[in-house]
Amino acid sequence: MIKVSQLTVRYGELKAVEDLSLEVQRGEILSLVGPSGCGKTTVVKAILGLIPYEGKIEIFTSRLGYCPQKDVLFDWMTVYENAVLPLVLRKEQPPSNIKELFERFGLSGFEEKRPYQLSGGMRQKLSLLRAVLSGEELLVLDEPFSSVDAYTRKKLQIWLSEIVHRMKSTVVLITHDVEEAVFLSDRILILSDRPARILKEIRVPFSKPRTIKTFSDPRFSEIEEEVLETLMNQP
Ligand SMILES: Nc1ncnc2c1ncn2[C@@H]1O[C@H](COP(=O)(O)OP(=O)(O)OP(=O)(O)O)[C@@H](O)[C@H]1O
Repeated sequence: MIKVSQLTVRYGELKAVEDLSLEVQRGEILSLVGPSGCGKTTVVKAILGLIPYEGKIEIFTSRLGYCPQKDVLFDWMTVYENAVLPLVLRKEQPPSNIKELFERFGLSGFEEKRPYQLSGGMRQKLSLLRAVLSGEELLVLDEPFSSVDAYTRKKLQIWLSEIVHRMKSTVVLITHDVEEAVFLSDRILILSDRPARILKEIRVPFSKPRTIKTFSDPRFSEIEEEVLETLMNQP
């Protein structure tokens, strides 16, 4: 679904990403984890074509949705208008299953409310719904659950695993949360300090969709430990 070859990104003198190559297969959930400021968002912005870069990036779909790190919800619009904004901008009609999507995202009945009237978890779901309406085939999610409490975060992780499994989406996920990466991913790429390079790739063998039981699989903590060790022992 995505092929990145020898990606290098500079912001003036600062090299944020160096010679990074990766592939994402159709239906795969790939996480990028790495130290703060190492260049994760930069990789994603290059994939989305938002910044100039050296190297080659190929994306084999146009149905792409992006959920940025900081939600961009507009309080002067209703929840419904916020969700369908990408469609309005492209002069497209909402899909015929829009009502069902609102239900699946737990937003049914809130269509006419404003974003400030929603809980943190519902705001996250609204941002994800907007991304899905923009294109559910490839979802690029940058720290999608960064601003909710630990319990809501777990609930959202289980919900996300179920929903992307049902939509057969390919997902690129950026997260600081190692447990979240292990829970949601098929594969984790651990990035080095800036400039971001791939230190290690770890495959996560659990069946999908993941459930609350996944957290207590004995292999879960082994994989989590391997990711943490790689992050902490990097040169
Ligand atoms: N527009 C920009 N101009 C100059 N420097 C930038 C710009 N955007 C990012 N940087 C720098 O590039 C480096 C990588 O930033 P990036 O946001 O990609 O890191 P990150 O790994 O996503 O960080 P975090 O985990 O904290 O979100 C950082 O040092 C950052 O300060």
